[in-house]
Amino acid sequence: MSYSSPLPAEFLQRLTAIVPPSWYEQVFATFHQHRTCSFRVNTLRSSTADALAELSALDISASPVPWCAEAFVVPHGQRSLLSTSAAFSEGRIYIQNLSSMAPVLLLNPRPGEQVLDLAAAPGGKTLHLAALMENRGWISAVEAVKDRFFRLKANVEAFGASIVHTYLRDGRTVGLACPEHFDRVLLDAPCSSEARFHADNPASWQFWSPAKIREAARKQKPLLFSAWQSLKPGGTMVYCTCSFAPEENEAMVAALLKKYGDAVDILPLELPFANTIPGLTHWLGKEFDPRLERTRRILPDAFMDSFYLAHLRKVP
Ligand SMILES: C[S@@+](CC[C@H](N)C(=O)[O-])C[C@H]1O[C@@H](n2cnc3c(N)ncnc32)[C@H](O)[C@@H]1O
Repeated sequence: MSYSSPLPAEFLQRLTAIVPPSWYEQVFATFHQHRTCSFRVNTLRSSTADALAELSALDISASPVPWCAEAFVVPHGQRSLLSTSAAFSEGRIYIQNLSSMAPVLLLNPRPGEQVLDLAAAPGGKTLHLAALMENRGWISAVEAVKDRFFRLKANVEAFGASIVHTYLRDGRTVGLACPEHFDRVLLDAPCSSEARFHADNPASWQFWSPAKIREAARKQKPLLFSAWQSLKPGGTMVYCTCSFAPEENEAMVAALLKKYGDAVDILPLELPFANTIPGLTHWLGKEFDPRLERTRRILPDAFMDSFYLAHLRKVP
């Protein structure tokens, strides 16, 4: 395989220190290939059988995903058929990468709970939370950027997620406003979006730089602390990003451990697919707490984007 690529050389260099050598070639290749397209049936609007029958009538051939009953994969070439379907425009399916389903499944909210989604737009994970909760309980979905907030609001209405209450506000203020209030908290943090880089789409990577990573980390830390403050003792939280950068991932969880000490329990992650590696315990000469190894990175493959996941519990 040729290692020439239009992606920033410094990004690829960093990647060699994050991804084990045995995985590197596969990970590198994914930036230059097209992934399959995946979707989730919105069980608030349709049964899985009805949605599949509707798509089959459009000659869309959806294959099941073994670890998520509502998730299906279609070949890359059928993406536009899916995105122009009535099933999508009328809220019966949501097009979403499989990796984006993992944090919500991990958080595993139950009907009746109080849930916070602290960085919510456009709402893919909020809608999934509401479906798992069967529209029973309460979800606060917070978004700070106005046009993204209105997209979130429109999606919540279109997909029938009636337990979702949307708030246009800075997530950094929520911890103080609602201390120890939520049973479960999701923070899908704004990030450098390295997992979205694709060789065919220079806009995805052309503004990348180590300074952007530092800028993302500066936003993430107060959001993470706010999310933590808003979590009830005994409650659980998922912190995730679609960046490979340890500065946005392990270093953030390490900062939480440093501030809140033994109140933070990092739960071991068991994911139902093989393309994952443990969190790093050192990066660029810095050592992290060995418990960071319990967090995980999903490595990209033909089906999944990369994602970093940390599952945390507030010790009562
Ligand atoms: C990774 S995206 C969330 C994607 C979303 N969870 C989904 O699955 O559709 C991060 C979001 O955080 C928002 N954001 C950035 N800073 C924020 C802040 N201080 N408070 C709340 N939201 C913020 C961004 O505008 C962006 O919409």
